[in-house]
Amino acid sequence: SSRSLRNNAEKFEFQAEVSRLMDIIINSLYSNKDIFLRELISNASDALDKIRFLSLTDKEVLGEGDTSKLDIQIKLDKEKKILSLRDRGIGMTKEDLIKNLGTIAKSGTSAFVEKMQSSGDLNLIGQFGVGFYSVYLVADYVEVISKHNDDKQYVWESKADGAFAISEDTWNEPLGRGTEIRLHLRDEAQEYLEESKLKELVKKYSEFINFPIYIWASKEVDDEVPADEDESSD
Ligand SMILES: COC(=O)c1c(O)cc(O)c(Cl)c1CCC(=O)Nc1cc(O)c(OC)cc1O
Repeated sequence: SSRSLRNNAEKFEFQAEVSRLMDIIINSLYSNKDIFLRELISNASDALDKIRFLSLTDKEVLGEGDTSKLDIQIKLDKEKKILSLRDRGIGMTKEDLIKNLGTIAKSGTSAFVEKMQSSGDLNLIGQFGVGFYSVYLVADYVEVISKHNDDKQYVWESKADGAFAISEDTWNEPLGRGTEIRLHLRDEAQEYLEESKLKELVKKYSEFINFPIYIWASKEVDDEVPADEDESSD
């Protein structure tokens, strides 16, 4: 997309292994792009498991009202061509965003990436905690908005061009707690804004997920009747 990263954001370089992985994903001829949704649902479920486990010993971590509802919300915005997936899991601090989405921490990942490149098979990308990067199969610009109990809300953004940026989030709706992944879909990935397609995929990938998943489709905006035009039928 033609967007540039926010100008007052703090800019970072991806660790070399992550850049390599992203290039493999973007240039891969791997055709089953649906797996990005499996990976995002899985990550959201893991984050929800983490906060639910913590809440067993400390009820406070759940907060009250909405933040105590442990669910996953998928929003389809056909006008803006954005698919977003939001969970009220444990969320990430600024440091978590830099570490979790900017580096590959686990050993053996490079060998795994080599194997994935030679086989061209991305299906196992969920191993080693790198499933997130599969979003670049369908998106050219990704925002990750996250709020952890121990920090403020931040926005991480990247076009997978070697850099990512992090800003304190002063413009999006407060999440309360959790993470929202906003995918600005590529032109060839518009099918992921179709409700029917998403319902089918969620059914397929949520068999072992212990949290409710809701799909919201933004209503089609019918052509606005210009204010000055007389709506009354003659
Ligand atoms: C805590 O996880 C999240 O907030 C989260 C989410 O709720 C939904 C998502 O789609 C994603 Cl991608 C995340 C971040 C998941 C993640 O990258 N976790 C992670 C990655 C690491 O490399 C790591 O290394 C120690 C630890 C992690 O938790």
